[in-house]
Amino acid sequence: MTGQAEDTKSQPTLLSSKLLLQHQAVEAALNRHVFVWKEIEKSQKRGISKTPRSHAVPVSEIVAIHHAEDEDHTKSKWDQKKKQQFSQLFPNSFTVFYVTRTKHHRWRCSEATFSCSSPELCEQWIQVTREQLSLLTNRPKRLLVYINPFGGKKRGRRIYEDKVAPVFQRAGVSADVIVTERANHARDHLTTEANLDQYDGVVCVGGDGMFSEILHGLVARTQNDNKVDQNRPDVELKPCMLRIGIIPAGSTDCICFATVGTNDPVTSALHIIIGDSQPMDVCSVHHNDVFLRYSVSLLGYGFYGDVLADSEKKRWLGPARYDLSGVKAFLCHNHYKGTVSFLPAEDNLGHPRDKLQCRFGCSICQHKQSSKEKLRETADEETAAEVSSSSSWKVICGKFIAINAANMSCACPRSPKGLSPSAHLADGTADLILVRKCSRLDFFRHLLRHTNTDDQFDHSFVEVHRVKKFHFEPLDPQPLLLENQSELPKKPGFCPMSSAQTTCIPSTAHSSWNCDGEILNHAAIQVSVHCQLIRLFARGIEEQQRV
Ligand SMILES: Nc1ncnc2c1ncn2[C@@H]1O[C@H](COP(=O)(O)OP(=O)(O)OP(=O)(O)O)[C@@H](O)[C@H]1O
Repeated sequence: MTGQAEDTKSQPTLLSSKLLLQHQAVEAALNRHVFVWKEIEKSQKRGISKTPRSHAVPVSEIVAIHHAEDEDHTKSKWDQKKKQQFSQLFPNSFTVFYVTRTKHHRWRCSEATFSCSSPELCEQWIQVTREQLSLLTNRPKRLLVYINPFGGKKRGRRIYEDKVAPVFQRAGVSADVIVTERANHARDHLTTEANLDQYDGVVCVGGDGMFSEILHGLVARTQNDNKVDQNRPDVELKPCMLRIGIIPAGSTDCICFATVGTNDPVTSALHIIIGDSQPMDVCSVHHNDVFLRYSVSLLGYGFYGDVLADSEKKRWLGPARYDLSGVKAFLCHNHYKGTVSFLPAEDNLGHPRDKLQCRFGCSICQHKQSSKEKLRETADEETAAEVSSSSSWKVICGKFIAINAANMSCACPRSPKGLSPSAHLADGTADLILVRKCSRLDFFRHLLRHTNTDDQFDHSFVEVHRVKKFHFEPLDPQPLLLENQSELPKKPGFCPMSSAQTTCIPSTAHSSWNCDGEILNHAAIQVSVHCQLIRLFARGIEEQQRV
């Protein structure tokens, strides 16, 4: 429970009265920011007197307030019966539903039922609290929901119906639901058909692939409506007005994890209901002035591209395919020649090796947001963008095992720190990680550090830069096997020794780009980070869990 009772002193009290909470007399008060109640009679247990407890719920975290006797579809029959008995015993009762924090960043919807001395007082509490809630204009009233029935363990529809829809209903949020019938159904519907004016947000029920569909649909629609040509790599894209909610129901839910701190459908639903807003950067990827895709998490060439390309052939294996392809790519140990050129970010945006992690209320992202707002007010953005890109491009040629651009930490349950632990969600930059040719053992050490607390950038063959744009041009017609071939297992057919025909992962002229889990068709790409192009119904990971 959050302890903000002191706020009550500075705010005018809107309501204050003695109420009864589960047979316990309480003094309750509501002001603009907080709803507090505290015991007014010390409870005695076996002769020991206890200090009266007090509770404070920020109004912004109240989900709903209802008459206690109102039907509640979220409850089991047993709980409904108990509730009915209580309201028969205490007829003038109301229930407050509010957010509580549990372990591992999970949120739950708790409730407290209060009994009043008269029906008028009960009505007054409900009305005044609802008035306060109606002042919170960031809360969505109507949502467009897309469910991927085949994502993850194919439980998207059940997850939505059992865990999310009842909480939306309780909070008075209405939803138009579309169960997708094919891949790209949601993207196409958003781009061309959906009447977006009537919604306050778009929600996807699925994994990262489903989120990517919503992202592409919404960004394309916004650019089309504003006559912005997505094919121009240097164009200033228009930010999307509608926020996106993610109900995790896929086999990979990294975006949800990185922005909420957990993959839990009820937690995500509560972030949507209270109208949280997390701005996010989006990378646009082009090849020869033709738009390819958008990315919000990882663009990976070499190792992560090879893993994805191989895993696509093993979809029948389910999520285990990523582990198998990961081991294969590691044993094959390919490296690729190429030229990376990049435009470094300004110094005040920190460095990827800073210990400062992007968390709820991140000062760097907030500073970026306020300076963006100022720019919007004072100058047109294209001029501003030109002014701010005064730093010069840098060029690096070499042989790389992996080239990764992390737009966020890419933390997930397996790698709690992620690929770039201090990458920011909304600072207009990406962390470009170059892993040069090294021995297999060294690469193993580097990979291992993604799962523990050691610094994965602290190797002579790894360099990391915070960038606003980058280009990659492959040089080598054939991927090479690394030196140290003596390290390779000598079992015939198990791993390659020299020629392309014996490699574990069949060699092509280049590696592929893994763009948020999708393979790109081109190795030569131009990437630009678009600062705070979208907003999610999330708040970033909370540092201190206030349990
Ligand atoms: N009705 C549908 N039928 C088939 N594919 C769909 C449907 N709806 C969405 N998709 C596609 O399914 C893909 C995977 O979806 P999603 O990300 O929700 O699940 P996932 O299990 O995490 O994915 P992955 O298999 O990539 O790990 C998405 O790229 C999406 O375009």
